[in-house]
Amino acid sequence: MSLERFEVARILLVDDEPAFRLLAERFLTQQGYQVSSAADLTQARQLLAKTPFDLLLLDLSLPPLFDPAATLTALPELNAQPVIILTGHADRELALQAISLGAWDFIAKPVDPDLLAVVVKRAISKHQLELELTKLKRQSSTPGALQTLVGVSRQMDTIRTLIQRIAPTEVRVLVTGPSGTGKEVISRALHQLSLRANGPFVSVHCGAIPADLLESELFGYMKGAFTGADKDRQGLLAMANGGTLFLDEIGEMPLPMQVKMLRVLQEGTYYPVGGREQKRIDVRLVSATNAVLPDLVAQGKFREDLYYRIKGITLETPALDDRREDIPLLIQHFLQQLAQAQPKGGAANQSLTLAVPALQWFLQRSWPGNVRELKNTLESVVAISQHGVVQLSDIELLHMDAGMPAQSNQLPGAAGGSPLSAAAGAELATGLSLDEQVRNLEISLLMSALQQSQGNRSQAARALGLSRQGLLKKIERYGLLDIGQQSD
Ligand SMILES: Nc1ncnc2c1ncn2[C@@H]1O[C@H](COP(=O)(O)OP(=O)(O)OP(=O)(O)O)[C@@H](O)[C@H]1O
Repeated sequence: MSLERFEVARILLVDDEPAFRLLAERFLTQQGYQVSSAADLTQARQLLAKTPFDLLLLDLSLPPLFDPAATLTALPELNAQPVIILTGHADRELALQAISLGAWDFIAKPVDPDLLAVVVKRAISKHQLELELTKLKRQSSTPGALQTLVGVSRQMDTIRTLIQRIAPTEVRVLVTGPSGTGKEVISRALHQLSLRANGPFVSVHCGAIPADLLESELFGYMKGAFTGADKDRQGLLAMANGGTLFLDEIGEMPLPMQVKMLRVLQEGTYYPVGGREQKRIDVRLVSATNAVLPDLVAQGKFREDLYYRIKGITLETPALDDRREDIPLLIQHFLQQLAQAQPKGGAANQSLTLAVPALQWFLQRSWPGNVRELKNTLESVVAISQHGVVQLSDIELLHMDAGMPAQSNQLPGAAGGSPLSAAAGAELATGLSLDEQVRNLEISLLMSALQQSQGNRSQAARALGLSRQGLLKKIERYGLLDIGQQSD
C-alpha cells in the first residue's frame, strides 16, 4: 500500500527558530505535505486540539525553559501521532530517553534534508497504515455482530445502521416491538459492537422474577438479610459491572423496584439488601419491552421519570408481517442453524431443505408470533421430516390448516423434480395481493432451484431458463445471497 493512496499528510513543526521553521516548512511543502508550525508547546497544543496531524516534528529546546528534559516530559501526551525529535543536542542519552517515551525517531540539527525526507515519509506511512488497519478491523468486526440479525427489509437495514451508530456510545437504548421480533438479538448486537464488548452482557427478565425476589436478585444481599441468606451474594447489577445490563420486559417491573432502579440510574449507586455499604456500578443500560410504555405511564403502572431515564434512543422492531421480505432469508438462516445442530453420528451436517409447496406454505402464512414463531414452526417440522426434506405432508401432520390452497401446488415431482413444475398448480391464496403471490412464487422457485443445484448458480439459472446475470439480480433483490454462495 503506497502513501499516494492517502490524503495529503499533515505535519506539525514545533521549533522556536523562525528561520528554521521557514526553511523546513518550505522543504516539506515541496515534498507534498501540508505543514503547520508552532513556536512553543502551548501553540502546538492549541493546534493539536483543533486538527489531527499525521506527524509532529518537535525541537527539544523550547521556550520558556529551553530545557530538553522538560520538553521530553510532554512526550507521552503528544503520542497520538508519531513524533520525530529535532535537536541541536546530539546527545545519545537524550535520544534513547525520547525513544523510550514513545518518540518514533530522532534527527540531529543541522538537519540533513534527504534524511529528513526519508524519516518523515516512513513515519507518516506507518501512522496512516495504522489508521487504515484500525478502520479495517472495525469494519470487519461490524458485520460479524450484525450477522445474527438476519433480514433484507428496509426496516432491518435502518436498525442495523442505527445499531452501528449507537453501539460505540454510552447512550441508553430502549428496544420496543411485538414479542419475538428480535429485541434481545438487537440488544446483544449493541453490546457486541460497543466499547464494553469484552465486559459481561447480563440479561434480566423483569417479568419472570417474582416481585419479592427481584431486588435481591438485582442488588444482591448480605448474610442474614433475610431467612435463608446464609452468606453474602452478589447481585446481577454487580455481575454486569463494566458491561451491559439488559432489562427485558421492563414494563413488568414492579413499581417499588422502579423507584430503586431510578436511583441506580441517577446516582450510579445502590445498597445490597441488608447492606450498609454503598456500591458503585458502571453499566450501560439497554431495556426492552413489548408494551407501549407511555400507555403504562398514563395508567400509573410505570414511572414517568424512569421512562425518560431509560428511553435514550428508542429502536422499534416491526412485526414480521410488516416486513415479509425477510421471511425467505430467515428460513434459510434457521435451516442452516438446524443443519449444523444435527446430532453427531446420525445424519450429521446433512443439508435441510423445504420442498416447494412447504416453502410456499411458510411464505404465504401470517406470523403473529413473529420470528420466534417462524423459527419454532420450522424446528418442529424439520424434527418430523425425513431425509432432510420438509414436505407439505409433514407440515400437515402438525398444522391442520396446511393443506388447502398450497396443497394443490404439490404436483408430482414438485419437491424433487423441476422447480418450474410447482408453478403449474399455483392458486390464489386468500389475503395476499397478486404481486405478493407472484413474488412468493418467484422466491420459492429460486430457492428450490438453488437447493437442487446445491448452490451452483449457473446450473440453477439454466433450470429456471434465466441468464446467470438475471438470476444473480433476483437473488440479490430477494436477499437470497446465502443460498447461492457455496459453489458456482
Ligand atoms: N432478525 C433476526 N435474525 C435472526 N434471528 C432472529 C431475528 N429476530 C428474532 N430472531 C430469533 O427469534 C427468536 C426470538 O427473538 P428475541 O428473543 O430476540 O425476540 P424478542 O423480541 O426479544 O422477544 P420477547 O419480547 O418475547 O422477549 C430468537 O430465537 C432469535 O434468535
